[in-house]
Amino acid sequence: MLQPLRILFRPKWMVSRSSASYVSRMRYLNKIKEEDEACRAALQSGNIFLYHKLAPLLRWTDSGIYQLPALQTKDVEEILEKLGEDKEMVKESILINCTEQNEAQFSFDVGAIEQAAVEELCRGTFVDLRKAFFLLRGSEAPLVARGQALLRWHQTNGFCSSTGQPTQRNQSGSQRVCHSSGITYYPKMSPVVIVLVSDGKRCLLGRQSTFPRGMYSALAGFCDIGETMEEALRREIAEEVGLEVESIQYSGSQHWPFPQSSFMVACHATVNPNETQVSVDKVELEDARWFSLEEVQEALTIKAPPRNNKGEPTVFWVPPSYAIANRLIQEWANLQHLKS
Ligand SMILES: NC(=O)C1=CN([C@@H]2O[C@H](COP(=O)(O)OP(=O)(O)OC[C@H]3O[C@@H](n4cnc5c(N)ncnc54)[C@H](OP(=O)(O)O)[C@@H]3O)[C@@H](O)[C@H]2O)C=CC1
Ligand SMILES: [Mg+2]
Repeated sequence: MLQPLRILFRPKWMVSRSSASYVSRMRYLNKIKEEDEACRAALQSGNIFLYHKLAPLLRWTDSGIYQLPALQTKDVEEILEKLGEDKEMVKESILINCTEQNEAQFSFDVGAIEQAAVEELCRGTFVDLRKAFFLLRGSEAPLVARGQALLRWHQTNGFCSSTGQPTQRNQSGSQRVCHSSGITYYPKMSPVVIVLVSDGKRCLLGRQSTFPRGMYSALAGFCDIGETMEEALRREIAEEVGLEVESIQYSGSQHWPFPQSSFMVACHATVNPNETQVSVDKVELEDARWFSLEEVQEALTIKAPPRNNKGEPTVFWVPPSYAIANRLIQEWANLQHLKS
């Protein structure tokens, strides 16, 4: 029997922010998303995060950490002019969010401009997003992922799939329209269900052949069109490891930018402890097996796995803390502790 969904934790934003300031911020954000004039005005006083071919600009700070530098619009215009480019290009910035002080935040890809020249002027380095995820802290990683996802979406949705005509964006970049067919396109995420299966004592983790050596994660799969999340979850577990899920509990969700935008819905699930024989679909997974609490606890302590002389990890480890898989595994381990 499927159990009703239950929120296992309360995200920080649900408890720490006063509702009045949150509501006014969301209404302001919606206004600049929808109204071109308001968005243009917001860009004048907003913050811009720079990307080069979708790699975000990071800056090493005096306090010994990497930061996502927020540039002012006039700074970006100055950089463009110094490099002999049209400063009006800055208007192509895409709205991604706004700060608690209602300052709009944008992403802008400098594209074909020489990378080293921009890096020198900005005192920063363009870093691949996967690496940036490791280097950034707190809310900066999801912010930079969102900025990249929106830029990528615009770069790959320049034409209407019905007429083949160019599509035009609104000022904020929240949509693109084909004026020939009248179709409006919105940025998309693919829904994915990710699940930590338990038999009450052990948890089931799997690995794809493309994962770094030794890394096992919770099982995941894309939802088919027309499926509920629960149906997708049960189907994926049946397909990938040949097990039938008995109960499901919702844990949380995450936007995952790799390789393209997915909306990860994370759940815990249980199987009958008398029916735990795994039969792995070798097309999807290289391996899947049950892990004990002790093994999982050990893996959770590993921040950077030890590596052999080829640079390959030599132990069992799990995805880093920014991945929702890590949180599922952590939650499961905590729950086992409470039970014992
Ligand atoms: N944040 C986290 O903690 C984690 C995130 N993930 C993410 O979850 C996602 C799904 O996991 P995965 O196990 O690979 O998924 P699946 O088990 O569904 O396997 C991937 C299959 O789905 C196909 N596919 C690719 N994109 C789509 C799409 N948009 N819609 C439908 N089918 C698609 C692939 O086809 P093809 O043959 O063309 O490749 C492939 O056959 C991955 O993007 C992965 O990065 C996974 C684990 C942890
Ligand atoms: Mg899968």
